[in-house]
Amino acid sequence: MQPGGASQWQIATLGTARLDSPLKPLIEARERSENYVDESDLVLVDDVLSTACERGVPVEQLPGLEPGGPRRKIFFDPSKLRAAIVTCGGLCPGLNNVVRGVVDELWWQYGVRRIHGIRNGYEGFIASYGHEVLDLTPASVRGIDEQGGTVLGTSRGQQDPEEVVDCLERLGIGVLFVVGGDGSMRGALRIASVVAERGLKISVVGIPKTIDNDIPFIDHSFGFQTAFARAAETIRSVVVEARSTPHGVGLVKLMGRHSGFIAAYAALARNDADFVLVPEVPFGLDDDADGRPGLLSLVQQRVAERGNAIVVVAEGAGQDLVPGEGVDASGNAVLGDVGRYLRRRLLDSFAEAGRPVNLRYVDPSYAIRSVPANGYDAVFCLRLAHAAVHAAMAGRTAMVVGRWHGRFVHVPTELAISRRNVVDPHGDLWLSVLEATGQPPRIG
Ligand SMILES: Nc1ncnc2c1ncn2[C@@H]1O[C@H](COP(=O)(O)OP(=O)(O)O)[C@@H](O)[C@H]1O
Ligand SMILES: O=P(O)(O)OC[C@H]1O[C@](O)(COP(=O)(O)O)[C@@H](O)[C@@H]1O
Repeated sequence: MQPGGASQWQIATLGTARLDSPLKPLIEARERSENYVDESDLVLVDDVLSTACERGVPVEQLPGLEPGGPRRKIFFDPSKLRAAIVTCGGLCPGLNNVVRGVVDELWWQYGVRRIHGIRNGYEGFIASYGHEVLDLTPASVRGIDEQGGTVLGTSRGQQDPEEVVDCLERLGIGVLFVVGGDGSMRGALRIASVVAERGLKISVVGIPKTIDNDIPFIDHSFGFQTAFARAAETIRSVVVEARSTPHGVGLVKLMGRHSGFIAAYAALARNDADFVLVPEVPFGLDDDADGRPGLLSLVQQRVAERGNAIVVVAEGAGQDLVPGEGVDASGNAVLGDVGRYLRRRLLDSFAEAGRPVNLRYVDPSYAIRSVPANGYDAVFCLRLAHAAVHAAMAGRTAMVVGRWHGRFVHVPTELAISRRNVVDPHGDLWLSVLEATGQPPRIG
């Protein structure tokens, strides 16, 4: 299906691409491949599609996502282009893979020789912070993908987009790659708006980073698989602890501010958890008025029946039970510590019931997000980097690269930040969690 009509989500371009792409042989090879899709084919946004179909909206008027990949015509002259890359927000496995992938692709495939690394997130654009701008080459980024974190540094905190664009103008940047989460993408969109207001030809392309997997139009975000595999290792240690002691209870708190994907996948990966608590599914600690058991009695029951119990909680779960702790530098809510709270309440409940318990509590958050990307994520990061470079060279802007139903796509930044990817409490992932744990659909 090829919707041809104008959509509210069309990808912005800087103008007509006029130069022949240096990737001509690669493009011809792609065109000969079996699953080639023409760059003008649009990938339908299927959840929009189903809603629209229900309402009888003609397919031609539906929004679509442009496929990623190299274009026959490019907008920027590689011999004159200056590109920059910045990493913002929290760490995520694979950031260095993306940086290296972007630099290598610009240098080797397009022949761009002036590539800059902006230090410490958006701060690096602001003169008063005094961060130097790095020159990046394939030699300088070789091997960085073997390290976790980001060699460019990262930060949180609001910066003035006008000042960022002043800096881009001063440095003569034509293409800016922003690697970051939803906050960073909001920042990137504001930068792109200022660029447009000033009538500049600067492409702003986002490579979405979210360890929580909460950005839509990406089947799984980069680093997510590494993160939940590492989280599963922690669950494994806690299971060993809990099973090696009488009346053992293992409690693991994992990242996931709004979306419980890491908790759900890590729990399924080990298949040892008895209870998984995520932000999307409210739970109660105490039995409710109808006698439906709450978490505290369910854990006691499980220990009585099986000798031990394992609880995996996402940090954003049960936030109605713990007071928040204000906001961070970027304005994100700092959540109350649900892990420590549950630990205390579980210990008290066993004591009140006169039952013995040995509780082990682990919060491995920073140990998880600082590891290097695994093989799968390394491949994914590289391919996202390639897609981002192709999009930018073709003059696309105010967009992020994604992978939607098995295809690399260009997603307008506005669409990417318009909603959050969450675990659907009625979807099959959550049903698998209920099946694997045996926990009741409603707790308390
Ligand atoms: N609404 C916003 N508008 C403009 N910039 C923002 C906005 N939210 C966050 N940012 C910028 O993006 C950067 C990273 O955002 P943050 O929320 O900390 O992480 P993430 O990108 O991982 O969500 C911050 O330095 C901040 O300057
Ligand atoms: O401790 P920090 O640096 O504030 O970051 C913690 C937060 O980052 C997150 O991992 C979100 O990061 P993402 O943008 O990568 O999804 C949350 O789960 C967590 O609350």
